[in-house]
Amino acid sequence: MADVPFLHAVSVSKLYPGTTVSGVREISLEITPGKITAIIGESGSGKSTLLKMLYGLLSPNEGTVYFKGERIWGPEEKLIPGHDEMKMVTQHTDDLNLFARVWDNVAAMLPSTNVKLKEEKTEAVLNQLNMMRLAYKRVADLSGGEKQRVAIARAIITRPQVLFLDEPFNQVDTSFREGLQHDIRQIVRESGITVVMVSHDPAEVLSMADELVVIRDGEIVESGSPKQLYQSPANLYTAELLSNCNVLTAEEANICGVTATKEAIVVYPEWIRLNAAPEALHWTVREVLFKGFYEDLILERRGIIIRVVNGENERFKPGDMIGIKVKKWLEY
Ligand SMILES: Nc1ncnc2c1ncn2[C@@H]1O[C@H](COP(=O)(O)OP(=O)(O)OP(=O)(O)O)[C@@H](O)[C@H]1O
Repeated sequence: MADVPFLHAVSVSKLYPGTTVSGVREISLEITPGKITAIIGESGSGKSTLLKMLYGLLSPNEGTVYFKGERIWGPEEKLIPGHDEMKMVTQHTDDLNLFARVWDNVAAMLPSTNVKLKEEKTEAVLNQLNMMRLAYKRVADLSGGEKQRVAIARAIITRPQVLFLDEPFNQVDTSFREGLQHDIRQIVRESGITVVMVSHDPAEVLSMADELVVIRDGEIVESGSPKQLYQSPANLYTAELLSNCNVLTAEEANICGVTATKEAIVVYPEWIRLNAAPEALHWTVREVLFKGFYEDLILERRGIIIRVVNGENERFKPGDMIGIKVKKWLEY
């Protein structure tokens, strides 16, 4: 007998009542166990709709979701939708008891039949998420990022097989984000849990995910590893989602020294080298965006604007003249 897929959507569609456009159209998708899969797409593309159908929070109009061969029932078919082996964390931490301690919020997810085991498991999960020092604080006194850690601890303490994350780091400031992302990757490595996440943030999905699924207007446009999709996206849409790239017409490409054979080219800022040769100084620095160890330069020539990364010691100021050499590009 062929292997039963782990988590599997078969041609699922969702048309919201009162609308003519679908949230999601005939999506078929297989989630790889033990990996982090990120669903990415522009706002309104159907990411959350797809995630909620996989989790069983929304019933598809057409199609079916299976978890290890078992059908996932949505709220229209089942009083408590979803599956015991799945948990979801969103950016809202509404189900936390603000006036109880972190420890109690997390321990409350386990039955009290074996108190010793309950204590051991609570301590283990708080350690795993680097939260023991917060264990006896009230949730109300925590930062947004710390509350999000409590929500994740509650979700994973029962050792679900799948964790769904819907924009979980939205409310978390940048400094906390990286730590939390690292801890989730570590948990995936150690426990083998499968994570399916939705995110807006290219840096986040590129560094966290093992697999990316790109959706547009409710349909999958492509999928693959972050490296593969970043380096050679099949679609202009994917390139624009993953990078702050320069999109140029063939005519504009020509002015940048590139002979294009198709209608448009994409050049990532880091694919452009600066050239200080006196005969090459055709571009005017319009803006300098300080990024610490590098700077983003916004350059202009004959009405064309391009973004370039400058990682050299020599820094620029608006009005300076510079040359460029495009090292790599993609054509669409
Ligand atoms: N409850 C609803 N009723 C009607 N239309 C809805 C409902 N929920 C979502 N939609 C519509 O379905 C489409 C997909 O929405 P969805 O929330 O899945 O997109 P998304 O990619 O997650 O967007 P965002 O990144 O902005 O959260 C959008 O056009 C949205 O307006």
